[in-house]
Amino acid sequence: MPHRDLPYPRLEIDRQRAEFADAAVEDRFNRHHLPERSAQLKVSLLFCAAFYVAFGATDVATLGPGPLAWTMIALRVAVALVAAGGCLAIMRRPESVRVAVLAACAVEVVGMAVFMVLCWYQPAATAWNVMSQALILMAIYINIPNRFVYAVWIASGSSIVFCAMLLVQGYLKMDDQVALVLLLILGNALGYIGARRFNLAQREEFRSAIQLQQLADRDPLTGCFNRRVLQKGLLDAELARARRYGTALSVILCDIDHFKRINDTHGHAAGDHVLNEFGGLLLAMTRETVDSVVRYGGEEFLIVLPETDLDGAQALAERIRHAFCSIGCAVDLGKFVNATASFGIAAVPALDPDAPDTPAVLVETADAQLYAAKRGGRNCVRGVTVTASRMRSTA
Ligand SMILES: Nc1nc2c(ncn2[C@@H]2O[C@H](COP(=O)(O)OP(=O)(O)OP(=O)(O)O)[C@@H](O)[C@H]2O)c(=O)[nH]1
Repeated sequence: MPHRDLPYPRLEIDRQRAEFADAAVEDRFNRHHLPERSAQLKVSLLFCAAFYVAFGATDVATLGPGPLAWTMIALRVAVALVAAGGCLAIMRRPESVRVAVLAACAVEVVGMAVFMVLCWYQPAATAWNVMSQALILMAIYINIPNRFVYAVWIASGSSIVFCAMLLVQGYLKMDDQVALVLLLILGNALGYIGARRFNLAQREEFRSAIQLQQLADRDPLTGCFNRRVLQKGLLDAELARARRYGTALSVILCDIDHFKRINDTHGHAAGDHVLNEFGGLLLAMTRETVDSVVRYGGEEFLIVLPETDLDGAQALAERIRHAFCSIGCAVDLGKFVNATASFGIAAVPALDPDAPDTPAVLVETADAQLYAAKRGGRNCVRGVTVTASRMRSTA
């Protein structure tokens, strides 16, 4: 029976892009790190902007006070304004990963474009500008948080433009040109290696944390959630959502019939196989990202069904009941056990002003219905709608 279980393949890391292969997981990773990254980005942008403007003093020193020097300083101020705008956008939309990435890219691209203009008009300062370009590469790769692929494109692209510009200007001797190219290749290679290692390490750490959390939340025998997720507030959150948006919510408590007899007759290992089959069936027959299946006790499972009313829950419980009693659970090579299960449902109808405010009422009601199903001969479904003011038995 296929288990809807730990989605390890989705946690694959694309080592070339230094990102999670699955866009949804990458998005989750980015959201997790967004507050810390945005704070770092704002400081980096303001720091870079301040230095960018401060270096305007060298324009005046190289070009002398005149219209060209003031134009250069105006361009530097424009870069600082883009950085300030980026910070403002991040402060206005702190929840947006896109805005943070856009702000980083905008400052890097505009900063590099202006840098090329500054270098073009100050060939006398070429040696200093080569050093500046190497330092700017480090800022792009390491200090300004951005998507790794964007950092690579902007850093390597600007290096190529910078080399081409100096070659076109023709102020450098051949050996200086070779040294320049080698220096920028080295700067890019070191930045690339450092940034890639950092991005991969961060994602590997995130992946380990998710896997540990999944292991802590799952029952190893069946792959279903364990009771920890209920203690962490799964049902409280679903009930609060149902009350807030006026949607229906149902829970099904189900229990394998005469399970002790299966254990006693075929052995504990066979009992484990039957449990495993039943858990797998519940996971396979419920909606992957919407419903939750919890191993509630030994052979008892709780299914939480958001946006599902009593009719929907009953139809699902009937389908599961029928499927389970129809399949033989393989307990050994060529040996099958036929088992059945009983189901108790508690449902909160949509738009119910009297919806209960504690999940305990839901579980207790489903338990009472399960008890009724057991007393009614087992292998059957019982259910009621639950409101604070009324309980309507439908079975
Ligand atoms: N193999 C196995 N058995 C378990 C596990 N957890 C609980 N059990 C057994 O499940 C049995 C449950 O028995 P009961 O509570 O009497 O219920 P039942 O025999 O299913 O009877 P009804 O529920 O009334 O139909 C006990 O014998 C437990 O030891 C488990 O993880 N593996």
